[in-house]
Amino acid sequence: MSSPPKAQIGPSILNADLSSLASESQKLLNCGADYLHLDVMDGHFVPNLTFGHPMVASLRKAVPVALFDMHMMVSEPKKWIQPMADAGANQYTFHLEALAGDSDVKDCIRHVKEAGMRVGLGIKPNTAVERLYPFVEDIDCALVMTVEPGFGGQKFMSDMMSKVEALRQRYRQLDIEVDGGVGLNTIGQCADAGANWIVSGTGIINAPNPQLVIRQMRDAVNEAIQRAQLER
Ligand SMILES: O=C(CO)[C@H](O)[C@H](O)COP(=O)(O)O
Repeated sequence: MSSPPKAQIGPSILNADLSSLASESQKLLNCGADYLHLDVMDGHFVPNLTFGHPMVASLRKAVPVALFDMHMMVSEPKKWIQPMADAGANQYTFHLEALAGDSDVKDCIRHVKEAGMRVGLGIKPNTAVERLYPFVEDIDCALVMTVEPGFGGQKFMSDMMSKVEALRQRYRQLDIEVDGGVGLNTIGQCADAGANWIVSGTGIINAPNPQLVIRQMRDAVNEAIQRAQLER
């Protein structure tokens, strides 16, 4: 029998104190984070600018074992695959909208795999979920954005949950990631829809007790996975 997806909580460090990124990251891992979600923005694909592979390489030296999920909000995703792999990235999540056609997307997926990373493929809120379907068999994780990418602290878009539900109905074992506005007030919707990779930035970073938030989010997802198993 196939195993169900596992709950994974990945804090986004976008709104953390970036002057102390290594210690902030370690703190989140000590609080129970399953992975770190690192937002790379090029000021072109999205109207904001963050960091690139040199910073990831430095962070990797300070944080040797955590899973780094690179959320590549960049116009040229293929360009940064090898540099990010060399820097120590584990999952390379790029956006379908950044590439012109299906063959470019497939090519990018192939290169990420050849570089030894897990493949994540994301869609922005205005992109139909059906556009992911031709690639799902070849990827490890589908990212459904629940805000317009670019900034932390935005309002969760509940209407994106129908995309998560559609993906979960078709692909029982796929890792489905949600990102944007996810906190304790919205985790129930994400969990019920079938998301199991949960990105949360301000919901965790600004919480008085990040450890508790991470635990409650994981519990919500695991409970929803168990309910879904019983209903099958
Ligand atoms: O990709 C992102 C923005 O484009 C961030 O990961 C996301 O917004 C996380 O922050 P928050 O949980 O505060 O919305």
